[in-house]
Amino acid sequence: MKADVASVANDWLTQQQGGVRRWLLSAMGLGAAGTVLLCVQAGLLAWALNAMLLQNANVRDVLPAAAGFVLLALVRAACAVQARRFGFEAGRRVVADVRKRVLEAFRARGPAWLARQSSADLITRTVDGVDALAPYYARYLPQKAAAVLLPLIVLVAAFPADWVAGLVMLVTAPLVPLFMVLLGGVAERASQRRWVTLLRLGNQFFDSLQGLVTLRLFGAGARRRVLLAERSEAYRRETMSVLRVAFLSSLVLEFFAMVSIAVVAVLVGFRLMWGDVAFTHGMFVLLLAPEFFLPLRALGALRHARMDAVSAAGDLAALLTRVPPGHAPVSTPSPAVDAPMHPPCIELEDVRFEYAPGRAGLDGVTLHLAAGSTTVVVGASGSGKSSLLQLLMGFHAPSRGTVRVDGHALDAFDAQAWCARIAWLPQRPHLFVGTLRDNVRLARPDADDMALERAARAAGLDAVLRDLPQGWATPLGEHGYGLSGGQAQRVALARAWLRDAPLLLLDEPTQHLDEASAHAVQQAIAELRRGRTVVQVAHRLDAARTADQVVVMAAGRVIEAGTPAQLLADRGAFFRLLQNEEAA
Ligand SMILES: Nc1ncnc2c1ncn2[C@@H]1O[C@H](COP(=O)(O)OP(=O)(O)OP(=O)(O)O)[C@@H](O)[C@H]1O
Repeated sequence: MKADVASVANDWLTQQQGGVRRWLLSAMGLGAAGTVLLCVQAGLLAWALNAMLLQNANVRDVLPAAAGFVLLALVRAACAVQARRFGFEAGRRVVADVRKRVLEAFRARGPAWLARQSSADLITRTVDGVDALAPYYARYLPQKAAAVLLPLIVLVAAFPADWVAGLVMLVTAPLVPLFMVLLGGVAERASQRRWVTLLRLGNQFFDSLQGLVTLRLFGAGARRRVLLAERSEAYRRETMSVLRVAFLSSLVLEFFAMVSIAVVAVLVGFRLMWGDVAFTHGMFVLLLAPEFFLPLRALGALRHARMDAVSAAGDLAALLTRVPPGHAPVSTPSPAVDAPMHPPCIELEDVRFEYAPGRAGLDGVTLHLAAGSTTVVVGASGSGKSSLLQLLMGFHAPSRGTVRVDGHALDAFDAQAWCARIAWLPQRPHLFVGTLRDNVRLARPDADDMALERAARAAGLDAVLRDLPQGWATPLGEHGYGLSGGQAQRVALARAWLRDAPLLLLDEPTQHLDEASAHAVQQAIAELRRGRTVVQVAHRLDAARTADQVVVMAAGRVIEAGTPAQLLADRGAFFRLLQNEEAA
């Protein structure tokens, strides 16, 4: 199973090379060119040393060789810098592309899927995980090619000069990759464990930050501290075990490289003494021997880049290739139908969808929402009211039944175009960090100041604005910090006005407001409802009295539907709910 995950991750990493092959090949080509130049440099140096030490040549005789040596060193440095640049460009491109696709995958899976994910997990996977790919493409892959190519070039140069030294290098070279493979499995497992521990630590930390007030008020801070300390300690242990394996493998690599170089040096020394090899050739091979092992040692030092990338790639591959069943949002690549600009007529027929196997959000729901009508949905907590709104937004695909808009199946519309036709007012509107103006303009970024003022007046936000010294420029914090619940709801109402969408979905927008604010917001909503198809989830049943249709839900099903007058006359579930409310 684990091997499967690793091979999926490796395959996925290989697939990502496709778009950056040109950059990787350029980096590898320059690396190879650098090695050829290095061989020439070694030849020049060996010749110059031979001339000066054994043939009493003067400095002027070796000056051209010295100049050539310096020139080649400069060209090699330029090759190395450029190869690095190409490598980094490859890494940058892969990261940018994968990040874009990850965001696209989030969008395609829809808000309902996102809401079930842990924020810390998402951040770690999409920020740290995607970042972990850069060193793999920028440095590891070019170095991997160099570790194969460059020793071959050195061997080709060394063999004609001294075949014995060439043979020693040839025989000892496989020992390095052999030990890398042997230690590789251990290193990869350690790296996987470290990645999982990091995800857990991130989760706990983020969760603790978000629930800081709750933890403090329940006196649970100390316990949480201990838990975080344990997770940090586990992460430290896993990191140390990764480092241990990394150091051990570096040690083994260095040891073999050193022994091989020493063997070459000793052999060259003896053979020079015995006169079996010319000084220039012996010196040439001696200078090349460390360079023979250098790419392999450098590859060993970059192993962690590969391990981090493989660990992150498993998650990314799953995210980018698999869409969880039953959570595909409304989306077709080439939408057959334009989303309507006029108030739509919506029909649900025997609709069922499940959040998870056996956990139905809606079950067997059949409803007719006439164009331009207002439907108020009531029912106990957990009866499926919000699920109905989410289905209409296209965040869930029915596993049974159909949703039709003006006679067309909902999934025939493009998801974005459909959302653009919806104005949504939730229980607690989400306000972003930014100014009040930015937050209202979210509904229509091209809206001018006149349109903003009109929307503010209609939503009752103008009164709020008068009390704020900075007016539209008032900065808001996270979750709308700086405004009360009622004020935030007016911001959301102003957004809905500005949006001017034909379908209005309201999820108990007065739920968390005091009587006075709720009344004011309800009045503004009554205005907003005109000329639109409206579905409003309501706890306060007075909203239902003015509706064209009231729908009563229980356990994901519609148990009653009709005009308020009909339902009151029937003395059924709606009647009982009203009685209960009046009694309370
Ligand atoms: N994200 C989710 N994952 C799993 N089950 C869910 C999820 N959201 C809702 N449910 C389940 O679906 C059913 C309907 O929930 P829904 O939120 O639609 O009810 P509701 O009537 O809007 O409740 P409330 O009035 O409390 O907001 C409930 O049994 C609930 O537990």
